[in-house]
Amino acid sequence: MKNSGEAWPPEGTEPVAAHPDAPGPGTKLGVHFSECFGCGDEQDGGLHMESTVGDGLTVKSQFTVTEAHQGAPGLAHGGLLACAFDEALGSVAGNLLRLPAVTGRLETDFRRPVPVGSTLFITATLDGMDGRKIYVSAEGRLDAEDGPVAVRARALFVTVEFDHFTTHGDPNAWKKMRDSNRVNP
Ligand SMILES: CCCCCCCCCCCCCC(=O)SCCNC(=O)CCNC(=O)[C@H](O)C(C)(C)COP(=O)(O)OP(=O)(O)OC[C@H]1O[C@@H](n2cnc3c(N)ncnc32)[C@H](O)[C@@H]1OP(=O)(O)O
Repeated sequence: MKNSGEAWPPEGTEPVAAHPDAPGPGTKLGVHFSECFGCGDEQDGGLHMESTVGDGLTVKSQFTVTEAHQGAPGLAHGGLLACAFDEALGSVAGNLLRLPAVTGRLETDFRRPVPVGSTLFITATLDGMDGRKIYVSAEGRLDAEDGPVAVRARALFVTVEFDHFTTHGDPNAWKKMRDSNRVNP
């Protein structure tokens, strides 16, 4: 990504390897939490994204834009596209490192309109870590793996203790996530 003019990943970022128990290339990741807005299959209004581990330190996700995702008539809402990238970027960080982490910063570049009915093919890459900071980036291509780039994004995720979720969210977060992580427990 060039737009912010900052080096990416920032100086001090170290390369990382996938966790030894991380799912391998070709593994379908399924749902990490059934009520997740990004991937959940019990979230009627959600994005219903599907992700698969790619080669190297990547996860490939697909997001099909429906009428429920419009901003302007016939076009995806930019905020929902940012959400799709948050999910894809969180998936590459969480699944390959197997560490609990939350989005600290998310940047998006919208390069082409994304029409209703189109599918974004998103490739998210784990770029490295610096202490608790995880750097990830992604690009989304229109309607095919080699389609034109419509959106680019990059993000900083920060690792947290699991009690981040039980303290700030639902005290039963651990059980809920464990019970609904059906594909990649
Ligand atoms: C097997 C598992 C599978 C799992 C699959 C999961 C898929 C998930 C898919 C779903 C995906 C959806 C995911 C979601 O939707 S996550 C939901 C959206 N995000 C949040 O709610 C996060 C809210 N923020 C916080 O809780 C805290 O601020 C955090 C925890 C992030 C940090 O507060 P904490 O007090 O703990 O730590 P710290 O402040 O010392 O910061 C630590 C370091 O980080 C640096 N820093 C922090 N923020 C920024 C920033 N904005 N720009 C630049 N740098 C920043 C900071 O300078 C410091 O650096 P350094 O001083 O060490 O150098």
